[in-house]
Order: sequence, then structure tokens, then C-alpha cells
Amino acid sequence: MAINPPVDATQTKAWAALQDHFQSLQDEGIDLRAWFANDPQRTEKLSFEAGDLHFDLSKNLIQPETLSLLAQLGREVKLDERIESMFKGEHINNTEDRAVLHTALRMPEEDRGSLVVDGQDVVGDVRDTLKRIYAFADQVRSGEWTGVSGKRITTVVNIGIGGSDLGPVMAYEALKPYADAGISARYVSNIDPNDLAEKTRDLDPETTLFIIVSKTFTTLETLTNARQARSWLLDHLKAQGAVDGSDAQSAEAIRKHFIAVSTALDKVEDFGIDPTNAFGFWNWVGGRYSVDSAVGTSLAITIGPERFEEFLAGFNAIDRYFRDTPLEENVVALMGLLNVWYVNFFGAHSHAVLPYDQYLHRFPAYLQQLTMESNGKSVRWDGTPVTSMTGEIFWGEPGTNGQHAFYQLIHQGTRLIPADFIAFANTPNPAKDEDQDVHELFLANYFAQTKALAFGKTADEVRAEGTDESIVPARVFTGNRPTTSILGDDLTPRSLGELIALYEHITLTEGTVWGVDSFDQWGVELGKKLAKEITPAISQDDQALAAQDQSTRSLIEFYRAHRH
Ligand SMILES: O=P(O)(O)OC[C@H]1O[C@](O)(CO)[C@@H](O)[C@@H]1O
Repeated sequence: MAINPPVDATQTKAWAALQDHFQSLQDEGIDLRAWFANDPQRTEKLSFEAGDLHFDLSKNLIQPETLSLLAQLGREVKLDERIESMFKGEHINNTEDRAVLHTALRMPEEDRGSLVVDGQDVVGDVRDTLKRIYAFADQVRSGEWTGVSGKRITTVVNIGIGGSDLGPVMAYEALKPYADAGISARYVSNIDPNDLAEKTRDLDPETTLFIIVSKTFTTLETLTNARQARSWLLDHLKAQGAVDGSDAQSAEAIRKHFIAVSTALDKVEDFGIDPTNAFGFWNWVGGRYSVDSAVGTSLAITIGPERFEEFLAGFNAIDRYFRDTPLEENVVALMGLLNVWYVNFFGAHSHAVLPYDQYLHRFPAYLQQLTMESNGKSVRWDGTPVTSMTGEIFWGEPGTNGQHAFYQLIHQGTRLIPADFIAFANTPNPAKDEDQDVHELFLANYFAQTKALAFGKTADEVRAEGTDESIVPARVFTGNRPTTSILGDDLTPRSLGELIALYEHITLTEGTVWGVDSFDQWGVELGKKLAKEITPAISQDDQALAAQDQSTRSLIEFYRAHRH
């Protein structure tokens, strides 16, 4: 398929200007203390609002001019055009010849009919599917939908992997305070049988609903776990006397305890799940961009349709901001471009995301798939090699746990690790420790860390504390360690939707500069294929074993010799 080749960012005028700018910053000395001292308006100039979120970029290794140059880079690589192409449904995922329309998943009811792509009324289909999901969610929440023995559902178990797991589990954990119908959710992803065993161990099959989520409905892990769950359900229902084991009762049990989410609804039916209880989505939704589609059904059930709509509205607010705001003022695009600044000019390899909110404890894991499956590429969308480093290793843990684990390296190590600090002004669990508000104690850490990273502590300051000269060097903090602070009022379905959309669009922005297709994932295929080929060699097929390379053969031989 004919596509416009990506602009080589490294050949643009803006790239050359950024190189000069980088060099002059190095020459004059990067010094956040001085930059703040010399410019009382620095924070004001480098702060932004988008949706309900507040962004402070002033503790980054940038001057206001840097952002203008980065915006210029965005223009020269035609970022605006790519954003527009995505929103309009052009096939920007060209290696799979697909539109990229996760933004349509959160368009409101009144936008029905406004986006027709490849003959499909995209928003109409999205809203129709949501209606069905909401109707089903309401039935489960109200107790109208029961298990086969007439008991109401109290646990939903989502079985999926990658995008069919990471988004829903992250969002469910983040929005636990909104789970108000007495229904909890669990998430099984790993093909390691330990995962399903532990997640079902204390469950009552009569009150459990499984949601099998797989875009393709071919994924080995998910289908294996789904079959295992089906056996678990039928065996336990029979043992409890809830069914007699006849085919008719088994079929009814599966109908009442299994629903599915997929783009391949024919395969769902083959599995034995009633197509009336299957919710579809479309090949223009990438797995890692799908939490706001039917993939979020576990969320719609636990927090309810109204809250799910608020979640979608949050995404939509950032989508509109991203599409409509000029690049120079567009903090979403600027954060993506800032990441390029660190990767390609400073040589940073990784990026920490540090949520100061325990409810966001799965957010970094979610971002790993979103960003690394999207931009971990060595060829551009026209098949030519990339011309610069691409991709960042995203990682993180919630504060303050990370402070007592890996922050040492961020503060005093030899690597530059740009970090996003995320926090909310309010907590749903206010607490006092004697007279001290515990949330404020927590936030004091949030503010203190970015301050320490930016401004450090000089040798003279260390000496002034009476430190023995021999250990002064060990206690010096260089500072100039870049951070972005993101603050919101409360972690709500809406603000969570905003945060997710923010990182989705950061990912697109970076991918556009690097010229990569951020929506395919061919890199996961080879391992899947080899696992299939290796399976017989592991169990008993000696011919298949002999066909392996020497290292793999020797490892399998070790396994065979040691298995019980
Ligand atoms: O939803 P599916 O089709 O089961 O795929 C699960 C995951 O597998 C991948 O294709 C590869 O890991 C992801 O992109 C996707 O989210």
C-alpha cells in the first residue's frame, strides 16, 4: 500500500537547531538552580493545563526556547498531519493496513454519524456496542443476571493478556473506590497454571462470571486459560451439586458464567459462549489502546455504566485538546517531544513513571506495553531503518515505595532518568496520624523528591551540616535530574481517562518523530511461533528435540531430566 514515507527527523532544520541548542546549554552549563534564580517566571512559563490536569515542566532540562524548537521539530516531521490522519481514520497503521481509531471509542452519542471510515459509521457502532455492554452490566450489578443456580454474581474474572489484561486490571485497581455494587474483579493473564489456580482457589463458581477477552480469540495463553476455567467451573459446580453434569446443564452453566469480548465473534461461538453475551470491537483498535472499548467490560460491571461514561469523557477531553491545541502550547505533544529531547540528545534510555497514588500501582506496567510495544522498533513505517534511537524503557513503582528501593540511582547514579511524578490533591481515604494528615505527609514526599532531584545539595551545603570531609562526596547531590510534575484534584474515572489518553498521544508523538508505526507489534510473533514448535520437543518428541540449537537442546534436556 502506498504511503508517504516518514520525514527523517534528523535531517530537519529543527533537529540541527536542537543540536546547536543542546550544545550551547552544555557549554554554558545546565544548572536548574541558576535557571530558576534568573527567571522568576520560569515555572509560570513552563506550566500547562490540559483537561483537569496541571503540568509543571519547569524542572526539566529545558529553557522556554527548547519547547519552541521541539514544537518546530513536530511541525517539520508533520506531526499535525499525522494527528489529523489518525483522528480521520486514515490507515496510518500501514504494516497492517488499518485505521487507528481508539479516539473514536470515546466520542459521545451526539457524534453518531460524524465519522464514517471504510463504510462504517464508527461512532454509531461504538455507541451501539456500549449500550449492549451497559445493559448487561446493569443486569449483573442489579442481580437480575445470576449464575446457573440462581445466585447473584459477586466476582468477575477477566481472562486475557497484554492489552486484553493490562488496561482493565490497571483501571480496576485505580478505580476500586468506585466499585459500588458488591462485585469485585480478578485478572488472569499468565499461561503459568499458578495464575488461574491462585485466582480461583477461594472462589465460589456459583457466583463467578468469567469474561474471556481476546481481540483475535487465538491467543494461546488466553484460550488455554479459558478452557481451564471452563473445566474448573463445570467440575466445581458439579461437586457442589449445582449442576448434574448433563450436556444441557453444562451448556447452560457456560452460558450463564462465560461472556466474551473479541473482534472475532465467530470464534467465540465455537468456544461455546452464547453470541448474545459477546461484545465486539474492531480491528482499528490496537490491543494496548483498547481499555476503553468492550475490553473494559469488567470495569463497566464493577464501577457501573455511569462511571464508565465519565472515564470515556476524560479520554475525549484530552483527545480534543491534543487535536485542537497548537503544538507550541500543546503539553501532550510537548511531553512526547520532550521525551525525544532526552532520548536523542541526552542519550537517556529509560523513563520512570512514579505515581504518588497507591491506586495507580499498575499504571507503570500498563504504560510498558503501551509505549514499548508501540515504539520499540528499528525500521520506519516505509520499511527503511530508523535514523536515531527509538523507544524508551518505561518503568516505575508508586511513591513512596520506590523511594526506598531505586530512587538512589535516580538521585546519585550515573544515568539520566527523566521521571514523571503523578499525584492528586485529595484521597478517598483521609487519615490522621496523631495531628498529622497522612495524605499531606505523602504529598510532602512527592514535592520533596522533585525538589531534591532538580536542585540537589552542594558540597558546601553538606559541609555546613558538619559532615566529615571524607564522606562529603558521597553525600553530594548533583541535582539537574529532570522531572515533570502532573497534578490533579482527585483520581476519578474521568481523570484516569485523561491520564491514559495523555500517554497514548505521547506515544504517537514520539513514534512520529522516529518515523515508526506505533500501532503494529511484529516483534512479538517470532517467540510465539517458536514456542509452538518447541512444545513437542519438551514433552517427548526426540526428533523435534534434535532439531533445536545446542543451547536450547541442552536446556530442554535439563528440564526433561529434572521433571517429576
Ligand atoms: O487480545 P489478544 O488478541 O488475545 O492479544 C493479546 C496481546 O497479544 C499481543 O498481540 C502481543 O503481545 C498484544 O498486542 C495484545 O494486546
